[in-house]
Amino acid sequence: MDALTLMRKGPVIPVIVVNDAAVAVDLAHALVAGGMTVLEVTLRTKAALAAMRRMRDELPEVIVGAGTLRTRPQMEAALDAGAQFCVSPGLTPELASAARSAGVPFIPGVATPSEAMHAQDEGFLVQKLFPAEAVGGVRLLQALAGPLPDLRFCPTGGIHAGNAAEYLAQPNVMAVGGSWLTPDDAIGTRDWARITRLAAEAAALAHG
Ligand SMILES: O=C(O)C(=O)C[C@H](O)[C@H](O)COP(=O)(O)O
Repeated sequence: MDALTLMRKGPVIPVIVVNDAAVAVDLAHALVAGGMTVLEVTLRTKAALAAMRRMRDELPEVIVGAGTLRTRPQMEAALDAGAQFCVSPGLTPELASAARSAGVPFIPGVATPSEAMHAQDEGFLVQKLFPAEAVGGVRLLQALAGPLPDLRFCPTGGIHAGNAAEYLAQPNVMAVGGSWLTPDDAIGTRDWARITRLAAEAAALAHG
């Protein structure tokens, strides 16, 4: 599977911060019930690797990847835990080289034309625009389309139910990602119905 295929399967990608691996499977089921098929677990917490492993074991129908990767050891740990794709807020030479031997899609983060061109030189034509809203959002994506027509983006950072559709309508946007689908307080109170509702609302935007 390549990055484009991944994003066609999951045009909205929940970006998940999980503090307790014990909730991972219920959380994933709640997202899947709302129509999500691709999930990103950020490596920001100690529970992330175990959470990913549990999701892989219990939900074989879902594609689970690792986010917030900053180093080669993190990528290796994510792959060991079963990550089927990897996402980073940026791109370093170390990550580019690790990604080339990873055997799964890698989506580097970019925020400027030079970063996008550098990532393209490294072989990554599908990129994460991050932090999307802060660096120019839809207008930046529209401005990049002319000079960088080969690139496709997954904007994240500041995306929510109110602006996701406008992003998804851009021809160079393949998917959007964000944490709005999995609010901390909903995970804390195990309000899976709320998470399913948020996911269903997002899935409808993607298909609308
Ligand atoms: O963890 C990563 O891989 C990142 O680089 C950043 C996340 O995609 C964004 O932090 C999500 O942004 P929000 O939806 O605004 O919370």
